[in-house]
Amino acid sequence: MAGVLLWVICPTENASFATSSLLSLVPKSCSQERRYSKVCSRLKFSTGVFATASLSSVVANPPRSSEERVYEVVLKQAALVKEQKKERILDVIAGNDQSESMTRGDLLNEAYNRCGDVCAEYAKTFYLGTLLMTPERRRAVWAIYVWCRRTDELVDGPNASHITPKALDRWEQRLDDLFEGRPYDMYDAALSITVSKYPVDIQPFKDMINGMRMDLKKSRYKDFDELYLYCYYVAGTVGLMSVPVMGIAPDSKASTESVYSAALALGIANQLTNILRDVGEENAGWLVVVSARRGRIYLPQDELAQAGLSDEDIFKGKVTDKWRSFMRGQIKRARMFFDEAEKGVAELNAASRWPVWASLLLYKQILDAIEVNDYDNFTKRAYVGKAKKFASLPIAYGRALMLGSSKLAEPARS
Ligand SMILES: CC(C)=CCC/C(C)=C/CC/C(C)=C/CC/C(C)=C/[C@@H]1[C@@H](COP(=O)(O)OP(=O)(O)O)[C@]1(C)CC/C=C(\C)CC/C=C(\C)CCC=C(C)C
Ligand SMILES: [Mn+2]
Repeated sequence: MAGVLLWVICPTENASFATSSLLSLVPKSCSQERRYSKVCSRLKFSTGVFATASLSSVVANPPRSSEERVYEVVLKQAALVKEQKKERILDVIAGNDQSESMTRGDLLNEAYNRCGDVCAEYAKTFYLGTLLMTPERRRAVWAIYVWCRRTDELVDGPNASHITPKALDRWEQRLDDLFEGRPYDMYDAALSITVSKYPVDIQPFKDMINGMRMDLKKSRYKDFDELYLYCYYVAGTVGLMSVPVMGIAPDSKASTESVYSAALALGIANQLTNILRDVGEENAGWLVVVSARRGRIYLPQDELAQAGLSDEDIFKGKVTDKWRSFMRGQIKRARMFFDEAEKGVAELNAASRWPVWASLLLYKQILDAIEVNDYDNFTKRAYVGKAKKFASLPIAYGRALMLGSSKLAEPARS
């Protein structure tokens, strides 16, 4: 299967900057001042330093941070949902809705089934969760999953050392082509149909490729704002791609933008968790495995310095009190993004809630596992054991059932 995939080809002085970078995650419905105070408490937890910037300077002249720039993508995606909803209703009224007959082709079924196979092989639990969705939604999510997995594999797989910016440009050209209805292979064909049926914008896909470009040339992140952008590129984008397919519950009272913000937050939370779990792996120079990502430090340099830690300390991999205290702050911040995400899950279409809860709970427990390992993420891998994984599934199911207004089962539509 891997062969198939590989075939393709704040410290105090920065407080006002970091503060504004967090503003966009606080619901826009909050007043500026309420949003500001929520952000301040987030900053306090995340960096261990209380923001001393004056309220008036931040509110009067906010610099454009990564979070603000990313929020523009959220708004664009959300607007597309409203637009396409209208268009699709018009199509149905006019009797132009041919999508059902178009997806019935044997080749297309085969393409979708292959996406399902890849998904089942690489992400078993998630695959199980998708079985609860309607067949139409399920296969659309599989198609998105496969495209993401192939993209990630370019820079993270065994051939990663051969990947050049040019190869990523070619991958992006293929993306443009499939969005215009010219797929290159079967997996692309499945995604091509998917993006024609659901209000999925190309930007998050392009941004994931941008994340891979960033990964090729960048090995240090100056501050959380830079790291946030990277996390958006490689994981927040997944949330923005998935929600249009998973769907928002018809009786949800939440704004489309807030659901997309929650989805973005889940991607960021997952990626931050991934980073904290893999600190040792990314830097273990003594590992025999030749990793293209070796030597990269996906941690905010300013926060490391503030904790009295250097790159050298990370390469040495010794768990000290300074490291424990630094990790506590990082874990706290990741949990805040999970909390932000949880608010949005109840707004999703009933049948999509379970796989999202399941993945959220499983990923969040990795943070607990780091704590259980006494913050030794250099030599111990934080993982969630089978028993805990299984126990999470009914909990996720219960939450999907209880937290949400519409009922869990959705009538099958294809
Ligand atoms: C239900 C669900 C989880 C749906 C998402 C399905 C989907 C399209 C997944 C694609 C995942 C993927 C292959 C991303 C490529 C980049 C990547 C690998 C990111 C990391 C994932 C973890 O994978 P892994 O542990 O295998 O990492 P390694 O390659 O081994 O390093 C990430 C950490 C990010 C994954 C991000 C998400 C799953 C975002 C989920 C958000 C939603 C589904 C939105 C939910 C909606 C609301 C309202 C909360
Ligand atoms: Mn990866």
